[in-house]
Amino acid sequence: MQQVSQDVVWHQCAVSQPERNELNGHQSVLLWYTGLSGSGKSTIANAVDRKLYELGIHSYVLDGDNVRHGLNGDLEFSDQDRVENIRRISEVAKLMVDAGLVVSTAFISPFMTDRAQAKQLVGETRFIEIFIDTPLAVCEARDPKGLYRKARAGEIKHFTGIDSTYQAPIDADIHLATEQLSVEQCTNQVIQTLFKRKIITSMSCL
Ligand SMILES: Nc1ncnc2c1ncn2[C@@H]1O[C@H](COP(=O)(O)OS(=O)(=O)O)[C@@H](OP(=O)(O)O)[C@H]1O
Ligand SMILES: Nc1ncnc2c1ncn2[C@@H]1O[C@H](COP(=O)(O)OP(=O)(O)O)[C@@H](O)[C@H]1O
Repeated sequence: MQQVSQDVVWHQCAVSQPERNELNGHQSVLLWYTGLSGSGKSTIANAVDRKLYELGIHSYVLDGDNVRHGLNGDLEFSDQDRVENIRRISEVAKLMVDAGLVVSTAFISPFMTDRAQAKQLVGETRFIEIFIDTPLAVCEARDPKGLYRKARAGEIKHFTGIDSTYQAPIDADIHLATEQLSVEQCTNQVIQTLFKRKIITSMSCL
């Protein structure tokens, strides 16, 4: 995205991110969930968020369907609109990480370059990519919102995995194969990674 106005000057915030982290008693980080529709992004992100809440961690989940009702309500599902969707979400997530939160984003985010840009924006050490690896056939069998059925019937165009691309991560920080793992096992893996990386200092929620 090209910045249009040249007459804006960056204003340094009075309270720094490390100061906010110290006040909260935990680090702030972006948990970037990616996967097909119906793969389990929202389910796992919310289960992790509930555990973080139990631990007294300041956190928030940005979810695809919800953000598309408001901030990104003007965007559709062309490749171009998906790129803009992820760009805006990345910027919002960066602000929330700056504010000291453990932020989870649950978006299909189908393109590798957009996910790489989110990582660059937030900073490598504050970005954890979580691949919700669920085969298309399993997502389609789950079809929690009936969208695959509509897409197969031609009622929805540009549906991810059917007539729109999904580029799977090749080196995600956390790889969750939901065919083999329960929601609880997936959730525990995320919490354990946060503990190992010293984002959180307790796993008493497990
Ligand atoms: N054409 C098409 N393709 C994919 N998904 C569709 C489409 N139309 C509507 N939906 C619903 O929108 C949710 C995906 O929105 P995202 O913002 O996560 O998509 S993207 O990251 O911009 O690709 C997605 O939510 P999840 O099922 O939670 O992934 C769907 O409910
Ligand atoms: N191991 C698992 N992890 C996550 N979801 C699972 C798992 N097993 C079954 N499911 C089910 O799959 C569906 C995933 O839906 P959802 O979380 O909305 O996916 P997404 O946000 O990726 O579209 C839910 O109905 C959930 O109960």
